[in-house]
Amino acid sequence: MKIPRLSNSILRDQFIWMMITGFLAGLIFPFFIVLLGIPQEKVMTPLFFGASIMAGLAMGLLNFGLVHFVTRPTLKELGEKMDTVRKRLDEQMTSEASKSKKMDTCLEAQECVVHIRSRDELGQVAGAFNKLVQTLRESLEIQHSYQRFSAAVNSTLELKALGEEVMDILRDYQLANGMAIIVYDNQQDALKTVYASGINHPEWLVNKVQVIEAVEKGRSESIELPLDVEVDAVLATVQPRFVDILPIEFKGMRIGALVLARLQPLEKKQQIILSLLQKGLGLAIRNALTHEEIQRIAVLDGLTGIYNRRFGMQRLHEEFGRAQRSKTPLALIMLDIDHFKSINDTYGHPVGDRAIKLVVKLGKTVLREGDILVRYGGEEFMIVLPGAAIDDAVKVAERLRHKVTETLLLHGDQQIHLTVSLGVAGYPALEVADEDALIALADEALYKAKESGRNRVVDARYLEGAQAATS
Ligand SMILES: Nc1nc2c(ncn2[C@@H]2O[C@H](COP(=O)(O)OP(=O)(O)OP(=O)(O)O)[C@@H](O)[C@H]2O)c(=O)[nH]1
Repeated sequence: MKIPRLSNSILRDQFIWMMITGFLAGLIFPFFIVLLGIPQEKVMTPLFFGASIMAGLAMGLLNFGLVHFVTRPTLKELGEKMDTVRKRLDEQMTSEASKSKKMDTCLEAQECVVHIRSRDELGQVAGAFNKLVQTLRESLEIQHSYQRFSAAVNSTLELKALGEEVMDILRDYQLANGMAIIVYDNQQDALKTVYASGINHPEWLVNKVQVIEAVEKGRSESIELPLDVEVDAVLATVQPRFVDILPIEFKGMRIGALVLARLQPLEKKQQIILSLLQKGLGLAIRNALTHEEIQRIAVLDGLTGIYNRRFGMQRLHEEFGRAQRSKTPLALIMLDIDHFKSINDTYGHPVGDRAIKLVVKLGKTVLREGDILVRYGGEEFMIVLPGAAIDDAVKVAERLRHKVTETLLLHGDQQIHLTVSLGVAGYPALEVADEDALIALADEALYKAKESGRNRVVDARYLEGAQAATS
């Protein structure tokens, strides 16, 4: 039934209709009384009519009072809460709020929840509103977590920084108390833990069957009450209740696994967040690994894996500056394999390459930590020895020369004898102005070593005119 509208307010209409029905009820009430057999002269009097109409109006007023004091507050509260939710959502949409670590939507607090006062339709509306707000909050949380994750992923290309950002998010959303990122290392042809936080002995993870299967077969695994994983809690080491091993894929290619240790189970919303992070992590890790590889390639020589000339020169420049500032010595050795062309010509280029690698391998055995071995040219090497006096560098050069002489390069059943010539220079024994002058002197000494018969070390201090060159 459609009741005609009298004003633009439903409650006001209700009031008017209640008063009209009250009035009409009061008006027809005396006629009913007559029908029931009460004498007309007692009922059909202005006084009785007046009293009856007043009673009808009072009834209308009472009914409206009930609507006003019971129904109206619930509707009013609902309206206000809706408005609060809308305002909070608006605030949340601003870029600053979406960047913040924690989402502040009030959507769970009393501020946005309607009290359920009845089991009728109004109660149902209030309950549905609360559930709607809850769903809204959860979907916002998911969206917010993903925004944070995307921002974190885009902010860095370093694996460690990426791991820290991801761990932060996992902790904030209570997705994990500890985490490890394991990737397949092409260089080593093995799994490698590239980031770990909160898990004790993460290096063991690469040997776990479940981790290997996650990487090799893309199989996820959730282990309840694992016996062999420990989480590093704030004050103590605890056993996590759950460990998830999730494969990380990029464009359908399995590139690693994510290991998460947790003390409590995940809710549905957390599972959604986790699966979104898992999907996004593939690209992020791939980018970080590519970045690492590019950096490695940019500084390393492809054949030997030691520093290339460009990076070696940069390092020498830094070390020379440091030596000058701190007035500490710095030595430089230039090394060249003798008659290398004839090794190439006699045995072929691949054997020449092996000879270069062998010299590098022997070079590493005589150097200390902090010494810098550089492939300077084809079969020429530069060794920077920060903190070493020229006498010490000469000893190192001699030791290396001996090692090379004593070591045979095997090619089938042939034994190839290698020798090297070395030139040594040092600062401040030689008062050079910059590292280029130091290289020039070490190079000159090397030339002298070649000229005077090869397989020897020449100290640049004893070069003819060396003083002149340094003054
Ligand atoms: N196999 C191989 N050979 C290289 C590489 N880089 C440079 N060479 C070769 O190294 C040789 C260098 O020869 P030279 O500069 O004439 O010197 P050498 O034969 O060692 O003679 P001395 O230095 O005077 O004892 C050249 O034949 C280059 O082609 C490399 O990466 N691998």
